[in-house]
Amino acid sequence: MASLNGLRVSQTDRTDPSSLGWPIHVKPVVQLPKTPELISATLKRAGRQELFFRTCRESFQSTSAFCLWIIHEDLCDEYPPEGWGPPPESPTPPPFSIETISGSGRGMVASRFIKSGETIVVERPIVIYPIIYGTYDERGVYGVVEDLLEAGFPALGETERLLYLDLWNCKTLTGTLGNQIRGISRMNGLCTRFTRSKHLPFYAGVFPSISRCNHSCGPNASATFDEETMATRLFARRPIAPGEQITISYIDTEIPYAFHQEELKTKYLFTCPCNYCKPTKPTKPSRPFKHPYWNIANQTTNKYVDLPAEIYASDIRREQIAFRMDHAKKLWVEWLSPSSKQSDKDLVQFHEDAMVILAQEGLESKRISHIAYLAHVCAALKDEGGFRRWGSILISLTGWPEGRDRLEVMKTWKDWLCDPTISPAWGLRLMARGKAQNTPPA
Ligand SMILES: C[S@@+](CC[C@H](N)C(=O)[O-])C[C@H]1O[C@@H](n2cnc3c(N)ncnc32)[C@H](O)[C@@H]1O
Repeated sequence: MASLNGLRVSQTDRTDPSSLGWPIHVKPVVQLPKTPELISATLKRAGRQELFFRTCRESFQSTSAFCLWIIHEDLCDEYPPEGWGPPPESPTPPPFSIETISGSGRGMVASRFIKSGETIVVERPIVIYPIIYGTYDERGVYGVVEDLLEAGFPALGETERLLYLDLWNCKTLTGTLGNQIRGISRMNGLCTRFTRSKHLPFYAGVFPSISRCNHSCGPNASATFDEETMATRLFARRPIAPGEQITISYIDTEIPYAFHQEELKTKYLFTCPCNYCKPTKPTKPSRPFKHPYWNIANQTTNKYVDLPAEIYASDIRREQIAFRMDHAKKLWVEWLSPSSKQSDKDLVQFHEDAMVILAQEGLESKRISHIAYLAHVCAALKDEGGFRRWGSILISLTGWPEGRDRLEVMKTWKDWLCDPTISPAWGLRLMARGKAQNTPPA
């Protein structure tokens, strides 16, 4: 039994938000060990310490490889050694071009209007390496990764080699690394998680165009890797205007300004000048927030930009954003208790305000759980139309889990939309109200 806000909840209780499944309840993932020693210990425990290089080809007949994969032994038997098939389709002509961006090298720029959710590009990595190598650069422990990168590089096709060597490498310029191949991999790696590893699923992929995306603390695009097709899809998180730069986030965007600047400086050697870090006009929500949880966020807009005040206000908003899912759980459990004091409107307001504040901070990617909660609120009230409306929006969004989970999760939601009465929250609020009415006054 757990206690939430004084209410006792059994783990098998249907009111427990973990029974709602994705995206409210997300399967726990293996965490990246914090130090090189812990990483070594994890690999030792697994009895799988060896690293190899593997070439990925479209078919056994292909003469050159499209990707060089520095792979831990525990994954060697899990994925096909060769024969990945042709790459998945990508929009043609591409809705972007690679252009010089003042102060940040080159970047990806929209060449036409891109709709929210639209796929911008789907592409395969040229190099994949274990993320531990990007994090800890002690040659003694992980030098082997670097040697494998160099040894395997000639097996790539000529086009891939040229595309790779053309990528950004600011580390060599500072003298921290002496080798172009290694420097490029560290600067340009994007998360490519291989979920079939029970020990260390963390890898980074270097991509010909997606790695050109510059960072923003309120990114307008996201990238998701699909280990089944070995390809990453870049898609828009909100509408992108022609000429606008297409950006992703390199870091956790919920941490305060000072910390994220420090992280970007240490890992990527730049200070972020994006509009969310240095607003040129006061950041205004599209409407005032009504739910008490978000009240503090109302006190933040002036007529003129006072930069320290704006940064402070944004830090507060991001802190609230960081804790919002814990609060959402408490509200849900309370709302489903027979003694609930919360109106349906209050609960809906919390989630609607959350979506407004997320848009204000440019963090639209985090809306997905609120949309799912709103669907479940409708289910709990047996509002079939509402459940289908929010559920369809959820299905049309593009931030779905990676890999094999995707099909399973999508099927579950599609089944619920066909028959909302089998969804986990169906009628729960009405049941709680019924219980409340039948309970004699104390
Ligand atoms: C993965 S690369 C991005 C593409 C790169 N700009 C290029 O020319 O190929 C990452 C590097 O781009 C630069 N960069 C990315 N986002 C930036 C930003 N918002 N402001 C300044 N520089 C940025 C930094 O030098 C960073 O180390």
